[in-house]
Amino acid sequence: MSKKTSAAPPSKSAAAPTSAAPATDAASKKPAKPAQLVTAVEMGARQREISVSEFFTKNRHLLGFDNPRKALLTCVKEAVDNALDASEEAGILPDVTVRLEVVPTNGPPPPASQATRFRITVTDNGPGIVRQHIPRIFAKLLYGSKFHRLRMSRGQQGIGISAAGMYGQLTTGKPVKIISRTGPRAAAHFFEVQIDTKKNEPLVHENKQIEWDQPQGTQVTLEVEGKYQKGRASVDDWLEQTSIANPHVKLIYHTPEGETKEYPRTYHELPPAPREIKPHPYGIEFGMFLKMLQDTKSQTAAGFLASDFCRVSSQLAEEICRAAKVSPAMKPRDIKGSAAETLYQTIQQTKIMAPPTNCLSPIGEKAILSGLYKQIKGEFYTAVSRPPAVYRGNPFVIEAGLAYGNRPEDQAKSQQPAVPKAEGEGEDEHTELARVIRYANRVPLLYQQSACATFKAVLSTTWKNYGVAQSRGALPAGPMVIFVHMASVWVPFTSESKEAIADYDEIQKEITLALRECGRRLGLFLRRRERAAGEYRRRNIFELYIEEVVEACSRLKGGKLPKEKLKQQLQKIATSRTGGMKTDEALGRAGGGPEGLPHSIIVTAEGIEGDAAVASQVEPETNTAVAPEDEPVQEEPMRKAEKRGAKQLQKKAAQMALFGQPNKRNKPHKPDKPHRPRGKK
Ligand SMILES: Nc1ncnc2c1ncn2[C@@H]1O[C@H](COP(=O)(O)OP(=O)(O)OP(=O)(O)O)[C@@H](O)[C@H]1O
Repeated sequence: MSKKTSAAPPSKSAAAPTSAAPATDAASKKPAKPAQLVTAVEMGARQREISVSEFFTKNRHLLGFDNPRKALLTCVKEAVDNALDASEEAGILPDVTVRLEVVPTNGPPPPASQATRFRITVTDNGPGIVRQHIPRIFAKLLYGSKFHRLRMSRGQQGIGISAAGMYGQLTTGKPVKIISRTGPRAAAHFFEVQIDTKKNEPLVHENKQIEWDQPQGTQVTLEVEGKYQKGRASVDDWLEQTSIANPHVKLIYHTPEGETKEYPRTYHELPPAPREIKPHPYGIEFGMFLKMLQDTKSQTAAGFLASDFCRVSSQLAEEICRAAKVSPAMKPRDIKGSAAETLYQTIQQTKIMAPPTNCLSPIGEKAILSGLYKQIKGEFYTAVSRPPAVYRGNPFVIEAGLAYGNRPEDQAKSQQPAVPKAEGEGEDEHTELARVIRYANRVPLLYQQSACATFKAVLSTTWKNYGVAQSRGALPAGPMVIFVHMASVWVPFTSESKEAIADYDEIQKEITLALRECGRRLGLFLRRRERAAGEYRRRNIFELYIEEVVEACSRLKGGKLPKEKLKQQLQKIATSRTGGMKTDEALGRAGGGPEGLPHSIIVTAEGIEGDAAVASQVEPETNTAVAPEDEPVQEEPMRKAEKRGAKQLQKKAAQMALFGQPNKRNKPHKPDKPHRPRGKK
């Protein structure tokens, strides 16, 4: 039996008495009142059921509503995630509009940065929602279509949008407004719903047919208390990161400051639709196994194993039953106690194939490159998609990307004469640390960075090996963005608010391997560029003196020397002595791709240089023009360098198509500007 205690923390003067003397009030020296004791009966009378809505009303921080800034982001995130999930599932390339508006509380609307109340409207072109389900989807916690299946999707639990609606109701008293239309021939329905938190059931305030200019889709409007502040972990940041990992999405964002930001679609294919799988026997805990034995529709133990799990054939199921000394024909419901335990243990000890991976839809290297290039300024980009792996029976794929450096236009700016700075000003420029952007099932994770397996893997990678400075236990230093994505049927989040990925060994290992590969490519790029820059400087010095040398030689020969020819020969020597074409290539002056750096792009002042593998996946039409390597080429013999130049241009054209940029270099060659042959050392 517990004693009722005061809510105030005990002060030093009220410390527990050390002697056996009765407790006294420290100030008045009077004996303290004995605490009220409660009997089991009284306690029993207080027992009652807690509805899930009541629980989360009190514990809204568990769902990401701990402060007004984060709450605003969580509401936007839940609505956008649903819009993307629904559109993709219906095979529709998503067009999503997010509108944030300041709602005046009394008087004229305050500036967005000082406002405390916002209206969030998210509109999609998805399949819409059947009328009967609308109230429960938006006003009943734990109601959704994704929880009971094993398939990769952004949402999992069936709690997100109703929790956002509940937060709005709690902070502003306003209902959630929904417009939904399932097709051009169907009517659009408008609903206003609130949640009855005691019962966790919807209360419908409005339900009518309306005219809606959109042929299909859903629009959700929430009014919530929030705080709009730009910068890291803001709504703006989240939407920007969403567009990096989802280049197939067209996103329009109307900020509360009246600005419109457009994130166009740069990738015109939907990600391959993930398949639903059955649970893998290794990923099932014993309690769950017992429940499955009771719930199965199979009539026999062997049938149950073969039909309720993936990767268990009928033959294997019979073998498992025999090894566990359970009759294959036994009714699953009759398998209880020690028999069930032995069966479970036998399954865990049996060698079973890893789960299938068609339930996953990784972003893919070309789409990561496209997303990074679209949103992040850099000179070098690379992406790695690891082969599928398994943790606790759940298949997953890790993908990593890296953008490094400043865009050439920014480099030009940085070469301008520096404005004198005050003491201490701009000192941190050299200590700029890499930025890590993390994703789970294509959703950016903005909070709890240091608790996340992705972040830990970035810290534990030795970036010094790749030519990037790094202090002990810190992020690598430099103008660098590191992208990590985990795609899985079940992402092991560290908390219900889905902000950090748990640190399983298998996951950690895969992230590390992906990061190392990105680092290795970056190291190659940096070393090659540094070497080439040195050579290029040397070449410039030689070239400075060529005119002088030619004039001097001509004078010595009494003006009889063919000056132009000598100039060309000296030029040739200067080029060959300073790395030849390799120098031009490394500095992006040759129109070629980043050789030896698969799935990478190098950006130069003249445009982007891409890798063949990336280009070939993006624009098959362009590639059909390139003869397969083993096919005999029916063309006039070309010089090696010219052939190479032509191939590089084709690669580049394809790469340009990916990013929708005009290819300045993709012009016919002028006859007076032949390709320089590769120089000899
Ligand atoms: N814009 C939409 N278009 C179509 N269906 C939607 C839309 N928004 C929500 N839904 C449906 O409503 C269900 C509940 O959504 P909710 O956000 O509450 O949970 P969830 O997305 O399943 O999981 P999580 O709680 O992890 O976000 C979804 O499973 C989906 O079927």
